[in-house]
Amino acid sequence: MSKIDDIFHALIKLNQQDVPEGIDASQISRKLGIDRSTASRYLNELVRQDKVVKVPGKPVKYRAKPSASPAASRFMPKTHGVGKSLEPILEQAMAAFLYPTKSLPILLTGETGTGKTYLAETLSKLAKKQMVPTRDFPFIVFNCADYAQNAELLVGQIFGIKEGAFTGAIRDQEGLVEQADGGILFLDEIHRLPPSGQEMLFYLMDKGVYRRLGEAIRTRHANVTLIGATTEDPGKVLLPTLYRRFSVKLNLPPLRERTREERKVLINHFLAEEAGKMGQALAITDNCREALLSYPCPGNIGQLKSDIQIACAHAYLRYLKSNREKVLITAEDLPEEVYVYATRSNLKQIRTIDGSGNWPETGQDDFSLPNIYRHLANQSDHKSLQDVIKTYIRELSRRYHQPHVSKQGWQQLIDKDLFQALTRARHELKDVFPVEPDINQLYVIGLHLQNFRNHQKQQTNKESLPIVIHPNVAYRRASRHLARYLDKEIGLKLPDEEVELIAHFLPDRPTEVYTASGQSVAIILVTHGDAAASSMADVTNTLLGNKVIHAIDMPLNLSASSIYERVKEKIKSLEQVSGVLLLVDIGSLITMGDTIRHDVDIPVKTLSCVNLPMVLEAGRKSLVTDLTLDDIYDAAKKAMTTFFRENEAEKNIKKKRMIATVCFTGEGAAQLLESWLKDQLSAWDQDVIIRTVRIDPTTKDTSVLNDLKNYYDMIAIIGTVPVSIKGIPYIPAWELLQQDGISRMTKLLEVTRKTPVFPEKSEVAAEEIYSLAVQGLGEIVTHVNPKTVAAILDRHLPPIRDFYSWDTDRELGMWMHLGSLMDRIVAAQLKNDSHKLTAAIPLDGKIVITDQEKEVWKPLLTALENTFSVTISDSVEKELIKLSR
Ligand SMILES: Nc1ncnc2c1ncn2[C@@H]1O[C@H](COP(=O)(O)OP(=O)(O)OP(=O)(O)O)[C@@H](O)[C@H]1O
Repeated sequence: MSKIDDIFHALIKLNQQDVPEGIDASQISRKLGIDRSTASRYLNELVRQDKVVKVPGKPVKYRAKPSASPAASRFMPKTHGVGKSLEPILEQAMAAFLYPTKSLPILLTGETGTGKTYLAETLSKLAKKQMVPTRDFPFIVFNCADYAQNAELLVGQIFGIKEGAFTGAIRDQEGLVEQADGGILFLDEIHRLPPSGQEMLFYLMDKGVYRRLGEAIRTRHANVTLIGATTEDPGKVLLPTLYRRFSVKLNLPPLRERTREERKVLINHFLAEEAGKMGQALAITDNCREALLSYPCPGNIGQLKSDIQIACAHAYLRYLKSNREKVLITAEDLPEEVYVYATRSNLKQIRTIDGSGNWPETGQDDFSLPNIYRHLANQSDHKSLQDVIKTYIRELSRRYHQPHVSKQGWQQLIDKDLFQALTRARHELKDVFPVEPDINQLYVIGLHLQNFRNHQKQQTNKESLPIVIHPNVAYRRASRHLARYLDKEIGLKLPDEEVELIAHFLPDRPTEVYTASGQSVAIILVTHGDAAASSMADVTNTLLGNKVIHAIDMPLNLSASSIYERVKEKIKSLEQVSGVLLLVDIGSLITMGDTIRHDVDIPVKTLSCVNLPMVLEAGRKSLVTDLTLDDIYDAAKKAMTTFFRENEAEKNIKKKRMIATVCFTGEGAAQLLESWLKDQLSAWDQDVIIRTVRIDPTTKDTSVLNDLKNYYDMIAIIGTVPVSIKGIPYIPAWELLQQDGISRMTKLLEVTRKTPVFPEKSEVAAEEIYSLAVQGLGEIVTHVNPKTVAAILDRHLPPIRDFYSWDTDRELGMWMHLGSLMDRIVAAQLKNDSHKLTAAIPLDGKIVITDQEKEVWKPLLTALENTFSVTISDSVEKELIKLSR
């Protein structure tokens, strides 16, 4: 072996044993007994050969490139759907898998639909086949976005849940890490993991250990190769520690950056795949092929694939109704975004796809728009003519109703002058139409007139349209008015047969084409938890004064199939519904709607990430009888996005409070402090999260703390390693455990409280207040007898409650506040420190107390002062009054 090979192999070995961050030249020289400058020269030569990467820093370090590992290329597939440009990526990823002793974690980045999941799947298949054909090699896929609404449930899904870890966790649950042991765990949208989950993942990658959610002591082991994927910039959305731990980072290019040749390979691949499914020869016109090659396709390969699937499905349906020998994809089959590109092209060829995805030419005609002219020319009797027209109109309307076609989309299809003239005609000709037309119907007419214009431009030998007379003279008259108007406004001259045809576009009832009249849309809410859906439905139904929302609760232990059955039965039990809108909390339930639709034979649409504004809007809109399922779906979706936008501004206020405890290990002092602090938190501060953080003794790296600061409202850092984070007080552990430290902490907690947090959210009955307060105060006070305080409050608080019109929740809150206040006053008095006890909340001086208020409070304050022999200062009194309003 040559010296350079020796160095290369030594580097690979050292990289594995040591940290994958890299090895410097001196370490290599010591290992091989050569001088440092020789080692450095060879290392640089390896960098030049692209086998080794340089890690900048002092000293410069070197790392063997995973793809340089000779083992990797052996396993590469020869031909593959991924296309040439993906082969190097696949090769690097395989090399990471085959990294000696332990596979390296991989991070895949790229826009949506670029094939991240596909690459991970391909890798797992290759790995399974080539590396470990004999043993079980699990491949577990999970999309973190599905549970992004519920951080606890999300982390719980991945690491498992211990019974009682949170409300609803009624039994131990195995996590995906456990299932993926010995194989691959693919986490899509990994950036949706909260910082706590990211930290847990880091430990798993680093040490191979983890805990189920809620487990304090037990440590579990798993050997999992992690593949993470994200559409975001990972440096910005992942904790730096986790981000750095991914030794291999691969970016998948968007479709627009791929070559035309690569795109062609993909199109062929998908067409051949569909042809295989149909078991039929599949043909495509050249203008469609061109459109597929050139339309923007922002959803990348995923969208390209589904657009091709849609086109094939349409073409197949037509094939079933016709006597053709093969399925032919024409422009009318394409989804709208692609369709626009097909109609721009003048190509006329049709190619047939064979099983290998080739496109030999066949040379037939093109039908880029539904060819009403040819179809009508071929019909002889009146009945067939009517049928063709009906089908044609239905076909144009169907296109309009594709959910992704917006007004802008139609504007692109219809010439601007025509579009605008039709929009105006709706008002200006209002009185001449038998029924005032819906704007959508006019767009459909516009589409036909566009077809007419194109037909005139394109055809040299024009087919003439037979005259098909509408039976109702009022419709024919209206059509003539419209034709005259279009001639006057934009100079569009329509022959008589066109004018007669347009009369057929004016339906008897304006909504006939679009809605199934007389029926209503049902809204069904399906969310996790024992009562989350019911309570949201109750609120909405009460507010709307109507039972418009049906709720289905999903306890966490319910299987997917039972949920499915419940939803299906619910829909079946509803009478007179024309459509169902399913509102669900997690994205993975979306597909349920698609399956149910087939079973119940009613249109079903699904919206995920449900929130109350969305439910309210859906309920409100469903009361308006002539709105369609699509209308209600759009309105509810809009309500959700508006809600999120508004919330964005409030985000800072809503961040949860957090205290970080730090020490060198993250496990010693920091953990002790964590449990001590947890015990100290009063009922008012149960929302505060306490987190232990390890601070590296040498680097004193505070990046984890800085990251946590972005997610939480960090109110203090406490610990044994002094760290300084701008704007956040550091309290040394020794100080905290003194009385001064405790008061400092108490103060910090008080001033950072945003809204009083009540220990119990559910509404309290008036007769329960006394016992709840005695019990609650018993937990937190040490210097006063809770029963004594409660007796005084029971006697003197009701007039104050009535004066401010508190509800029972608010009243209980004040009982608790007054109880703990008395406790602190007595404690301060005992220490002769009472002068220090002033108001905890900022009093702006402008607060004006009326005589009436003073009078209302007087009996209570006097009774408290007399019973406990203390003085309640003016500022505390002011604070109480301010809090009461
Ligand atoms: N190179 C490819 N060859 C064949 N099919 C592919 C290829 N890349 C992606 N696909 C297909 O395209 C679709 C979308 O790909 P995939 O789900 O992997 O994208 P993604 O990047 O994970 O998207 P997202 O970020 O939205 O999860 C899938 O159906 C996949 O099978």
